[in-house]
Amino acid sequence: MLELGTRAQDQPLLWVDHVTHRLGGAGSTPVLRDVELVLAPGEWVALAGRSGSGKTTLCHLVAGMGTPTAGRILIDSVPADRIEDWAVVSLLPQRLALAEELSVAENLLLPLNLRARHGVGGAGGAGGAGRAGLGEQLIETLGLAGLADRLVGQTSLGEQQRTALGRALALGPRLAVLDEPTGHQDDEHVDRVLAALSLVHERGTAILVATHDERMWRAAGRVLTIHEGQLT
Ligand SMILES: Nc1ncnc2c1ncn2[C@@H]1O[C@H](COP(=O)(O)OP(=O)(O)OP(=O)(O)O)[C@@H](O)[C@H]1O
Repeated sequence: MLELGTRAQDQPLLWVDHVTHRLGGAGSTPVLRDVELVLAPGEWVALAGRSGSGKTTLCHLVAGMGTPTAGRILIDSVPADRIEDWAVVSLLPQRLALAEELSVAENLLLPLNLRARHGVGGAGGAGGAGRAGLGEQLIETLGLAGLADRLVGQTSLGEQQRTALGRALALGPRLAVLDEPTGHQDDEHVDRVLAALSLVHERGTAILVATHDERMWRAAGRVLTIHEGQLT
């Protein structure tokens, strides 16, 4: 069992505490097996591993989409599946889940606009600068300025993926969980994805990124490998 300190400065941002997870019901082979993972605030960690090794499953659980079969996942000491605030933890899913009836900019800025509508401040967040400014910077950095007003369904898959990435980063969250953010990008746009990640990382966002992309591995502070549901 991992021993964690009791002082506030020793508390992890993310603690995946001996998580085992089954997708096929009781008796099925676990997709994750006794996974132990700790991220400090502001850390940037890449998750590598073969197709089917469990990366997406771990990303989904960390982002609160589901409850582990055994073990627990805490973000700032709160169970991940109880957190709904994208300023705390956000997800770029592989299936992008964009709102087709909205433009590129409206999709990317959706977390900001929902927050404003519910009376939660749009300013502040990681790094202290205004979140509204961050959204505009992300549109620019991700190469979406020329498409901002176009319906997202009328853009390419790579552009849609960058839009969904911008949406995950728009609040400068405590933790951004990103599943294959360069999966549909060419070299030039991998640069843009890396620039966007650096932008929020410099403001204090921690990043957990599942990726097959060696450039993404090089940008991370740590690279972990998952093999048949176990971190190695
Ligand atoms: N709904 C499901 N029911 C049962 N098993 C599933 C289900 N979804 C995924 N799996 C299995 O769980 C395992 C882990 O899948 P997961 O999507 O987490 O892998 P991954 O490492 O993200 O793969 P990739 O790199 O291809 O996206 C795989 O063996 C997969 O077949």
